[in-house]
Amino acid sequence: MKALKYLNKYFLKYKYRLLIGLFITFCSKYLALQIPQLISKSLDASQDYKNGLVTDLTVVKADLLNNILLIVGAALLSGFFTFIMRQTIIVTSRLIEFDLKNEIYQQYQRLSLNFYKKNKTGDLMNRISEDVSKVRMYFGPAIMYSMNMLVLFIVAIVKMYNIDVTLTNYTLLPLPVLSVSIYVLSRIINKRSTVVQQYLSKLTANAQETFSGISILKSYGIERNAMAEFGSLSVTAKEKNINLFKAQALFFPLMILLIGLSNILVIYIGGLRYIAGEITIGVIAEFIMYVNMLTWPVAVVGWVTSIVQQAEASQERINEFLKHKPEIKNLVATPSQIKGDIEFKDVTFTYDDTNITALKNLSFTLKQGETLAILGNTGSGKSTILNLIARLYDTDSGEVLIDGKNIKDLNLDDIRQNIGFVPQEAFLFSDTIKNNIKFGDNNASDEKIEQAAKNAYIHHNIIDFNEGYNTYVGERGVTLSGGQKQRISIARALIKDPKILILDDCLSAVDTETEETILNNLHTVSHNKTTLIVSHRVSSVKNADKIIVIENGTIVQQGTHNQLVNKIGYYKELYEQQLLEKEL
Ligand SMILES: Nc1ncnc2c1ncn2[C@@H]1O[C@H](COP(=O)(O)OP(=O)(O)OP(=O)(O)O)[C@@H](O)[C@H]1O
Repeated sequence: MKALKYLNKYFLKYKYRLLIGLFITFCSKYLALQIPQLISKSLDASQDYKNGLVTDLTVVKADLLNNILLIVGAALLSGFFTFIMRQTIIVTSRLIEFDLKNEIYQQYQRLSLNFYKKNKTGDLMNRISEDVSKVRMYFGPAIMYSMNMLVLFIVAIVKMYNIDVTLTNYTLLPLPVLSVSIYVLSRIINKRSTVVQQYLSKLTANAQETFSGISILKSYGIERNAMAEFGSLSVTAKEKNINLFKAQALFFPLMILLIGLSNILVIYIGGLRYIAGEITIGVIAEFIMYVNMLTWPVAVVGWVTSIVQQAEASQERINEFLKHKPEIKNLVATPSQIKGDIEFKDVTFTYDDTNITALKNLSFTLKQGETLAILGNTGSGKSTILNLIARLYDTDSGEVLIDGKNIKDLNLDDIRQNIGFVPQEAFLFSDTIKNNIKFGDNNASDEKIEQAAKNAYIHHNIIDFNEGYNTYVGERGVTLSGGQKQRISIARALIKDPKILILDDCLSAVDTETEETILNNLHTVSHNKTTLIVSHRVSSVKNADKIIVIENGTIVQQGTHNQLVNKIGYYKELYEQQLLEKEL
């Protein structure tokens, strides 16, 4: 129950609803427990008449009718209270489910990029859906049936002891055996549930990855391999589930056996005490009814225990993420004005998941409004530089400075607000083109959206679609070409009117002429913005104020186009090679 302690705050939040639920449960069960007593009275009245203790039949009949009316009344009222009890407690569990989902989602949003690199999307989704559902069962049915059982037990046992202590002791004799068996079984269920949830996550993650990469799977014709992998995972998951079910299936027979034992004891011991004249026949009937009324709640103990065990396992998985501290924290609450000067001072950075040192003692400066172009072979560390400017990661040693201040001493929201980041792989949400561009500025007018699209040289493509800017893209909509996606994602960055514009090899999918047009547009609209552009093409970088060439995380060449084009090295080679390709 350690993991579930985390949820106590929700009990506090909804304490009044839960207390009302408890009170209603008490009313419902108290009324239901009047019925055996009324039946007992009726039986005894009939027997008294038969034995000649009462002679007036009309009095007996009136007594019986009165009891019947009371039984019907108690049953109806108890049913009504049971209905209200379900409404109160199950609704509370839904409210808590809503709160918990939001809490996890907010935590996901706070966590750093590294967290997403280390955890699979399917697993993240599973914890916010499957695991939360399991926890909801703890707040809903588990709490409701526990309250039910507790009230029924207390009220029934008090009534039973009031009638006959010896008979009650014998009736309750199987209870300790029941508790021990429940304890042992629940431990087994807990262990097996954890494994089942882990496999469910693995299955979701596998399916999610397959669907995301379906085009690759199909083009390589390896659907069979994917199916085999999923199949083998499913088989193991099925076996683990069956294992869990075997343990759960033991509960009911065990409960029925022990309750049956109680019934036999009531009949045998009750019979002996009746013969001895210590109790009436009505009491035996009343006890049999109590025992049978307790059957369901006792049987439910097993089910509730397994719900609680599963919720415990799920909450443990949820807590694992909730307790995760974001690696990148906003340490400054006050707003920061960003101008756009950038400096790297002896920066070294290692990705902790792969242990790859992507940048080694890297230094450069860039004044506000200048353009820096970054070139280098694949894997040399270009994107890492850009990620550090957006503070998606923090440096291991050295400093990244913006406007002369360490980036950690600036308000993180303001830094990100002032950066227009166009990543290497354009990502569009399943929404209209307009909303995808507006993502950069939620209040942008249609004119502003169009202007951003014009600057990104995509406006003419958009208006060619039947629905224009209202065309749906992404999973539910039209499929755009790689170049079109890249240009929409440039428009999204431009509409922010950022102080720092970061273009991470985002023109790779457009032809050189389109690239030229976009760069010219950018030159006009972003002359006052600090721009960082990563590219593999000399044509994209030749007009930059500064060019740096990166190799294995260090700068091997730097200067302007004119300076570098005549120096032996990577830049000159690249220039000559691309010039040759153009001539051919
Ligand atoms: N998220 C990550 N986790 C672990 N290692 C990473 C991560 N991103 C990049 N790396 C590693 O860091 C090194 C530098 O990568 P980076 O993406 O900065 O290179 P790049 O120059 O931008 O490459 P490309 O031109 O192919 O985009 C590479 O060896 C890469 O494998």
